[in-house]
Amino acid sequence: MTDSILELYVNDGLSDEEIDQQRATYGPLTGDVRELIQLALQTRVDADDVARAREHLAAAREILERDREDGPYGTRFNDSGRFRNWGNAAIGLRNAIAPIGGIHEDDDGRVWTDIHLGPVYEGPAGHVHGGVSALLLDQILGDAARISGYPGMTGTLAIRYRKRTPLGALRVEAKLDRVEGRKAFVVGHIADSEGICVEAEGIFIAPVWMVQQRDSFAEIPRPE
Ligand SMILES: CCCCCCCCCC(=O)SCCNC(=O)CCNC(=O)[C@H](O)C(C)(C)COP(=O)(O)OP(=O)(O)OC[C@H]1O[C@@H](n2cnc3c(N)ncnc32)[C@H](O)[C@@H]1OP(=O)(O)O
Repeated sequence: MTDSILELYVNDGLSDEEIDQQRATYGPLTGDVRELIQLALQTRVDADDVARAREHLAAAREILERDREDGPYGTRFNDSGRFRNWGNAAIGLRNAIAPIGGIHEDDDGRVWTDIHLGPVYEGPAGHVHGGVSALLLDQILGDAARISGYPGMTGTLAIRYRKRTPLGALRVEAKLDRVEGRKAFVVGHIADSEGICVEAEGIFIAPVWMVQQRDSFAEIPRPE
């Protein structure tokens, strides 16, 4: 059976230069919007200034809406095998709510990122929302599975919140534990400067369509 998710895997025929150009054009826009999200939370200017700022935002929206797409970004690739999931809610280059800027992969298969979570990711006062922690762990554990050669969809993500996670600087890391058939078991955690705040174990399952896709590539595609 063909899975409908495959319809959102599209070769859009861009050259590498065009992809680089898009990255240079839209990446900074995402950064600006990310700063605006935080400003909407933190600004203390008065109603007149808010009204004036909103007029500028309306003008910006009018420009950006002149040529736009509808629907999700999906996963796009080109003939040289560059994959983009720029809409991804955890790491997408064009997604202003995505908290992760980039990930590191060590030779031993460990995947990690150092991030700084600002006030827009708040749950309990001054601390990270538990759902945001789950978002981070889902992404990094999934990346650890993929980088180890076993990409899959999250089947189960078990999370233990060991202590409150403060907003600010955090390390998120994960590593493949074992593989059983189509299931990759991955462990990971989020830590602050004083130690582990959240632990997770994920089971990432390669659906049959993904195994078939995987077998058609010399290497597991690394999204950018
Ligand atoms: C190429 C790049 C791909 C990038 C992917 C990015 C993912 C990013 C991370 C995500 O956010 S994924 C989104 C959240 N996850 C989902 O939406 C997954 C929805 N669920 C599914 O699509 C299917 O249920 C799933 C692929 C997980 C499993 O369907 P299958 O039809 O392949 O499973 P099947 O019933 O054949 O069972 C295969 C094995 O997995 C086990 N299993 C099935 N569902 C499970 C589950 N949910 N948790 C744990 N184990 C599970 C099942 O018992 C069995 O074990 P055994 O082989 O030992 O018998």
